[in-house]
Amino acid sequence: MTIEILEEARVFEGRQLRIKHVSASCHCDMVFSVFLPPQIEQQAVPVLWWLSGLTCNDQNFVTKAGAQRVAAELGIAVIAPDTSPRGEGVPDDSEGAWDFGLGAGFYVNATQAPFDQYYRMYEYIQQELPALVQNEFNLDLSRQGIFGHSMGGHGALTLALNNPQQYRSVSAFAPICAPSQCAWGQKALAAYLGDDRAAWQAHDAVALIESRGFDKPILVDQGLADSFLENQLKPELLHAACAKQSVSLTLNHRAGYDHSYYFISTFMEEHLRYHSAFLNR
Ligand SMILES: N[C@@H](CCC(=O)N[C@@H](CSC=O)C(=O)NCC(=O)O)C(=O)O
Repeated sequence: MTIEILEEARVFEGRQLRIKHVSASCHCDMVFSVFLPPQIEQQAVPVLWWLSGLTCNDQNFVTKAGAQRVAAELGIAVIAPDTSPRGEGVPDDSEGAWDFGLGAGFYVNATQAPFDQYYRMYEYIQQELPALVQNEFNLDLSRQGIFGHSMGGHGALTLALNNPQQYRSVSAFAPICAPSQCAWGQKALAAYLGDDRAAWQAHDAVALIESRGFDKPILVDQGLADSFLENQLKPELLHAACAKQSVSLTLNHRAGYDHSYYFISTFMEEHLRYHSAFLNR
């Protein structure tokens, strides 16, 4: 595995890197960003994965979330992957819509043509990238956490629910809680996984909690002025599923906050400190 460092900047005594590599999972070049805290010069540091939302690439988080100062203090590496495969030959939404295709991989392994060749974001995040970064940097992969926003909140929840042995901690900002029950999710899961809804269940946080429960706590922040709240995100379904299965959910309703990175950056420090309690013990 070879990597190409596209950009590097010093920030809060750590390093912010942007890296390109050939992805075996997605069959194309992929770009991700990684913040390495200063502590990495002395010891292996834990990893916190950030999964971004629709229309994003790795840069939205890096430039808008304001995570580096606190991640540097806590000694946590934060990795922000892209949200889909990209490049020549990678199929997109047939009408160029922003809620599907490029920038909208939904963190699944597509089984349906023409997407199945490239759209393998689940395998990419869960297997390929951890192996790649472990090879390159002084990281302790026995201490991984995962968080994300919107489509990436859905990705963080479903990856954690499906791999409780891999991720010690999970949180989300305004996640799509039940993709089987909202338009964004129904469009994406049908096109990537097919019309048989049984195949969607493994990628629906509410369905997973209802069928299996979860033995770790979940932190969610949700803005009450979020224009996607009622039609797409549906945190009340997550709340009900967690209550039914006695899963510990902290669901913070934030009055006045919308769906943007202004909201995310406001509560980023709280989420980083939350993850640190699990990753630094
Ligand atoms: N382009 C759209 C808005 C798309 C949008 O709000 N994307 C969110 C994630 S939505 C769920 O996954 C986002 O994070 N955008 C990037 C950013 O930097 O804000 C429109 O025009 O309405």
